[in-house]
Amino acid sequence: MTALNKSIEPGDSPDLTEERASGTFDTNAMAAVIYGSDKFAQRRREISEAISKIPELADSAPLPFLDRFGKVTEGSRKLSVILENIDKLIDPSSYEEGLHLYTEVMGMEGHPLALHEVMFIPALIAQASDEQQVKWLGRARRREIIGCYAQTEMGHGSNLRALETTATYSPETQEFILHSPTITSLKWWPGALGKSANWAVVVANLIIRDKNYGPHPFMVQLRDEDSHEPLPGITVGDIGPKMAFNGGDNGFLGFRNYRIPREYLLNRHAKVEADGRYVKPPHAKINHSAMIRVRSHMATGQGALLAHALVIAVRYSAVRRQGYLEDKSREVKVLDYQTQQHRLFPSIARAYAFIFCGFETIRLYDQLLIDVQNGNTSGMADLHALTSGLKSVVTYQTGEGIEQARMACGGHGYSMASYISEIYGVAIGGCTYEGENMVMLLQLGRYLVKSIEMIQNGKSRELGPMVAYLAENESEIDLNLGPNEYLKVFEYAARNQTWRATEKFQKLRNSGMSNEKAWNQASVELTRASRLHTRLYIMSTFINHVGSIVDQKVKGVLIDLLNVHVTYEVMDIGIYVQGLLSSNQMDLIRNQLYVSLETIRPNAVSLVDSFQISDMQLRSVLGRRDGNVYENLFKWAKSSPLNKTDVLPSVTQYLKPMMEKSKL
Ligand SMILES: CCCCCCCCCC/C=C\C/C=C/C(=O)SCCNC(=O)CCNC(=O)[C@H](O)C(C)(C)COP(=O)(O)OP(=O)(O)OC[C@H]1O[C@@H](n2cnc3c(N)ncnc32)[C@H](O)[C@@H]1OP(=O)(O)O
Ligand SMILES: Cc1cc2nc3c(=O)[nH]c(=O)nc-3n(C[C@H](O)[C@H](O)[C@H](O)COP(=O)(O)OP(=O)(O)OC[C@H]3O[C@@H](n4cnc5c(N)ncnc54)[C@H](O)[C@@H]3O)c2cc1C
Repeated sequence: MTALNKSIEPGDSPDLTEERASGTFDTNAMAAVIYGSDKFAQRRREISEAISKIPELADSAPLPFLDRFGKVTEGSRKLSVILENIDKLIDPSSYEEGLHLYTEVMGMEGHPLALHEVMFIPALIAQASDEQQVKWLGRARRREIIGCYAQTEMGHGSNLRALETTATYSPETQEFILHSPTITSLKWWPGALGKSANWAVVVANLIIRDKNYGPHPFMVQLRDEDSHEPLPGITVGDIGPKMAFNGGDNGFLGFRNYRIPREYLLNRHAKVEADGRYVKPPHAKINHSAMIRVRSHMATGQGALLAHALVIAVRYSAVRRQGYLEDKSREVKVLDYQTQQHRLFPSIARAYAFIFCGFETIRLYDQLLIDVQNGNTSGMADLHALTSGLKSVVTYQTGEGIEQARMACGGHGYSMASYISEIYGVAIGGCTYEGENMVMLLQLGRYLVKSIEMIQNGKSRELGPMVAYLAENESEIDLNLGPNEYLKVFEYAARNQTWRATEKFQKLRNSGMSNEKAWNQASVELTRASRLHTRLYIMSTFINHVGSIVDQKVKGVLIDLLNVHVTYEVMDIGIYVQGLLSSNQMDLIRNQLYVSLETIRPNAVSLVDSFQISDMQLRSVLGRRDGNVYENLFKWAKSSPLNKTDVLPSVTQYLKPMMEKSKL
């Protein structure tokens, strides 16, 4: 049975039952808030139920016991079972239902269709012309072909202008000739490229009559559709094991004068005519749309990863007993320690905040896609700046939160039985992919500097709503702090830091330094401004979202969680608000934080239960819904391949002779 309201079932650990009984709200109602609607939350439960009825969809062994080859094979096996049963499991036309199905069955370690769904199809939707979509989109959606997104090269990922792969137009044959001129030009990292994909959207420099028009997306067939062998002129393979995602085949790819037809340039926005005439796109960065899309989805994606770790750590902390508080007759649940609450509860608040914030950026991206299809690219710069900052802050804070969750589980957190290290490895990949965090914070930094320059030039009224606060002035704050006063505190911090960083940059530049050098010397301060600005945005969307909730019990507990969030976040940026808040006010906020931790305590398990992540999806012995951790930990250890025999061949071959020899 998957998660029910309060989720209490016979055989559950009494400790978790006690926690669920103390919850003040309906976890199904909270799930409806988390997943955007009651209907979708309900569908998730139904899909999980349907999955549990098909035993072949379960992992054939705990994934941590599989080697790389086993993980890749297991992913393909489960994928084929999914596809055989797809109509019984989901509405195949629903992207969200598909995502839930894949997340639950395939897990987070990567699989052959991950990039197909997340980047390849979206790149075709955003960048292929109607004619090209007729040719490829249906085939991709039916999974007749498997695609990936091949942009990054061994030598360059961040600086796209320095990519080396070329696509040279030949007007005589009306073809592009793809070529990898150096080792560093090999495509390197794209997910599913190594062994699974037979097609790719390849980003290469478009060259027409010796002129470089910069990176453009091309549709490229990599492998024969019957034999799956690489086509002549293509060198492709797997880049080897990684920190996580080892069920995935991130790959390398090289071209040796490989020809594709002129019609294979994805030409919704930029075109090359038969005679080699280039038709410019309406915006120089329009080819980056697949990246903007993923960045827009990353806040919810990372919020979900943080949620996984918190479900594990909070449930486990309610069954783990160690040490004493007042009652010396029974050891206390470690969740009752203030330090444990301080370690975990602000992260619960962040997970909720990231998910709510992601709703907003996904909505903004969907709107942008419509606008761009209608020729209006005016929203691109704003969304680029917003999502650049957001992906950087949420990935970093998610990593921090997951690592704290691991430590909060003590020794067992370090075991793969907790599965937290896998979640950590997957999540912090996000600090790097879709734009390295520092690089992306500096993209937002450019936008903030431009906003300050507008204010300096008397154009404050032209500022967008997200940066309007930069032109305001706040020097005092009410002692009676509520969420909106905390927003003001954050605005103060972000505004001061943005002005300070911009003025530093301008001063250096005005002293005669080059623009680039001045930028570099102000860059740490600029990234600080970007982080504060982004954290302000997260806080403000959290406050707005909670304000819109109808169910009063759900709203009540989310207000409690919001109190944890605002007090924790302000304490965390104390250094930036010293000019605004007195030490008395800081003490007051600190005390409010401690009170809010106590207020949340009875709802902690219900708050993580509300994510409704099934045991199958969680893959964690420590985080089991029933809380029966210890007997299952022992079972898990016994299932280790090392325990198949009592005496290992390595002992017979090496250790025994060594010990025998020592006896002589
Ligand atoms: C859908 C479900 C999702 C679920 C969750 C996600 C789970 C995903 C799991 C999959 C795992 C991994 C997938 C990973 C995939 C990848 O990593 S794909 C490769 C990604 N690569 C990058 O992100 C590269 C980073 N670099 C860049 O993006 C750009 O090079 C960079 C923005 C840093 C700079 O670009 P330049 O072209 O050099 O531009 P620059 O000169 O600096 O700026 C000029 C000007 O243009 C503005 N600009 C830049 N980009 C954009 C844009 N996209 N839109 C609008 N405007 C843009 C820039 O701000 C400048 O403006 P200004 O006015 O002149 O200041
Ligand atoms: C798990 C994973 C999956 C991926 N999947 C894909 C995929 O499907 N398709 C694909 O094309 N790519 C993929 N990538 C590649 C990824 O997008 C790049 O690794 C990423 O964009 C970072 O680029 P880089 O590796 O060149 O880092 P680098 O730019 O080399 O970063 C190294 C350091 O230099 C710093 N730095 C670089 N430029 C600047 C600057 N201008 N100012 C200040 N500091 C700077 C960075 O901050 C960082 O500290 C994936 C990567 C990972 C880890």
